[in-house]
Parts: sequence; structure tokens; C-alpha cells
Amino acid sequence: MKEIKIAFIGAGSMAEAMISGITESRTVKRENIYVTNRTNRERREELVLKYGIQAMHTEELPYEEMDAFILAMKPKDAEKAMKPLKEKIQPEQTILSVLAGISNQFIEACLHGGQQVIRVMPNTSSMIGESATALSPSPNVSMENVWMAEELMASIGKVFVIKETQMDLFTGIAGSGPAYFYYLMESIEKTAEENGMDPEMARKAGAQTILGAAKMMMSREETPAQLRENVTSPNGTTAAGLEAFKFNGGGHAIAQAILSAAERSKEMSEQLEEAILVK
Ligand SMILES: NC(=O)C1=CN([C@@H]2O[C@H](COP(=O)(O)OP(=O)(O)OC[C@H]3O[C@@H](n4cnc5c(N)ncnc54)[C@H](OP(=O)(O)O)[C@@H]3O)[C@@H](O)[C@H]2O)C=CC1
Ligand SMILES: O=C(O)[C@@H]1CCC=N1
Repeated sequence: MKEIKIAFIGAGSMAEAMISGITESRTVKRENIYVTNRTNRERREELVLKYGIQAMHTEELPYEEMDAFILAMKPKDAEKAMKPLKEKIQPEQTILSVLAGISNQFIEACLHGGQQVIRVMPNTSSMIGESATALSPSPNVSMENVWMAEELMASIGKVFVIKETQMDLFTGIAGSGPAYFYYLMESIEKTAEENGMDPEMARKAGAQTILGAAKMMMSREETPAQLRENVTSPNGTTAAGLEAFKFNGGGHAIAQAILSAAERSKEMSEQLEEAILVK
């Protein structure tokens, strides 16, 4: 990747996860990564110490020097956040927005018509370069800027270029997805502890089991159903476990988690964008 300067507008957990992955991959020089927020000076200082990047108040950023901005404030703060940015960001500068539920159209309406906007949905596994990240470029984004965004996001994990209409569902599957597996692990640890097993050992065994299953699905030709059948001996332990899983609504619970998260993403779009897009 050619040498670029990027600035995170927002310094929270998502920004940090991406900064961690990008600095680890050395895709962008540390001194060319900027992060800003409005109030939390300690947070800025913490990120400088941890990652050797540049941090400053949003008003102090040298906007004209940036090749790309990553919007990483909360969706509810988006409109207010972009008001002062309109006069500081040029239409040809690239905006990568990780804001759940916020559309490219909304960002163009807040900034400039024809703004180079790419909607991005990463997850916190960016922290270790293992994100599942979706990209949905606005129609007028140049191929050069799409390639830059793809290369930048490839430094934090796997990249999937999708239609923006699929972004709500992708958010439900992968943006929020890590939380479902963390919740699964909480149940594994609790069950172990309640039955006399060291929960720390259960966590390590459970995490290795999830990691192994994930790597099997990424490296083998078999479908998940075939891989599941390979585990399931007739009338054995797995058959008993899966029967209980299905009887207690396991598959339905996962489907409902994904669809509820996707619905919330859609709802956030409707709630937050109505005022601007109706104007
Ligand atoms: N957490 C996750 O797993 C994922 C989150 N996302 C998205 O990432 C975004 C950030 O989420 P998350 O990191 O969890 O949120 P946080 O609340 O942790 O961070 C938000 C950050 O934005 C800053 N901020 C708020 N308003 C402004 C502003 N006007 N200018 C500059 N900085 C501002 C806040 O600092 P201050 O108040 O000091 O300005 C804070 O540093 C959200 O839109 C979320 O939908 C997407 C995928 C996954
Ligand atoms: O919970 C949220 O809204 C953010 C977006 C996807 C993951 N976390």
C-alpha cells in the first residue's frame, strides 16, 4: 500500500481494535495513524502509549493531510459529529464509516454530495487481526479508494465486499457475532463450575474447541452439517447433546439473535436518518 495518513474520529473500543490490528500489520506507519475524540484526554494518552500513534482533540487534527478518515463515534452522535467536519473534509477524501445502521447516503448528506464514502462493518476481533469485515462502497467511490479500503481492512482480518442492503444482516452475523460466542463461553464456564470443573480449564478447552471447529470449517471441503455428522456417533454423547440443544431452541436462539441485531441496525437507520434524509 502506498504511504497514507488515516485519522480515526472516535477513540473507543472499535477504534482501538482497528488501530491494534493495523499497527500490528504495519500496513500504515504508526506516525501516520491519528486518533481523535472530544473530551477524554486520558484515553488519547493511553492510545499513544499503547500504540505509538498520534492522538489529539478532534479540533486539532490536520484534516488536509489525511487520505482517509474512519468515523468511529456512536451512531447517535454521527450527525452532530459530522457538522463541524463538513468544512474540514474535502469530497475527494475517503470516509470509512464503521457506524452501525448509518448509511452512505446519510454520510453524503451530512458532508458533501459525491463524498468518497465506504460503509464498513468490522468486529472487535480486529484487535488480533481476525475481524470479519464487510465493505459497502457508495456508487461514486473510485476503484483506487475501494482498493485502499480493502487493503486497509485486510490488515485486520478477512474482507467481504457486499451490497449495502445486506449490511444490517452482516452486522447481525459478524459485527455483533463475537458477543454470541462469548455468551456461549460464559455458559460453558458456568456449567463446568456448577459441576465441579475448574472454569479456567473449561474456558481454555472450550476456546480451543471453538477455534478448532472454526479452522475445520475454513480448511475443509465438508459443510458444517457434514462436519457435525462426523462428530455424531449413532446414539452417542453428541446425539444426546444435540437433541438437548435443539429441544431447548438452540438453533432458533442463534437465528433470533442474528435477526434481532439486524433489525436493530435497520431501526437505528430509520431513527437516526429520518430527520436528515427527509429534508
Ligand atoms: N464495539 C464493536 O464491537 C463495534 C462497534 N461498531 C461501531 O463503532 C462505533 C464506535 O463504537 P464503540 O467504539 O463501541 O463506541 P465507544 O463509545 O467506545 O467510542 C465512541 C468514541 O467516539 C468519541 N466521540 C463521540 N463523539 C465524537 C465526536 N463528535 N468527535 C470525535 N469523537 C467523538 C468518544 O469520545 P469522546 O466522548 O471523548 O468524544 C469515544 O471515543 C459505533 O458506531 C459502533 O456502531 C462497529 C462494529 C463493531
Ligand atoms: O453493538 C453495537 O451496536 C456495535 C455494532 C456491532 C457490534 N457492536
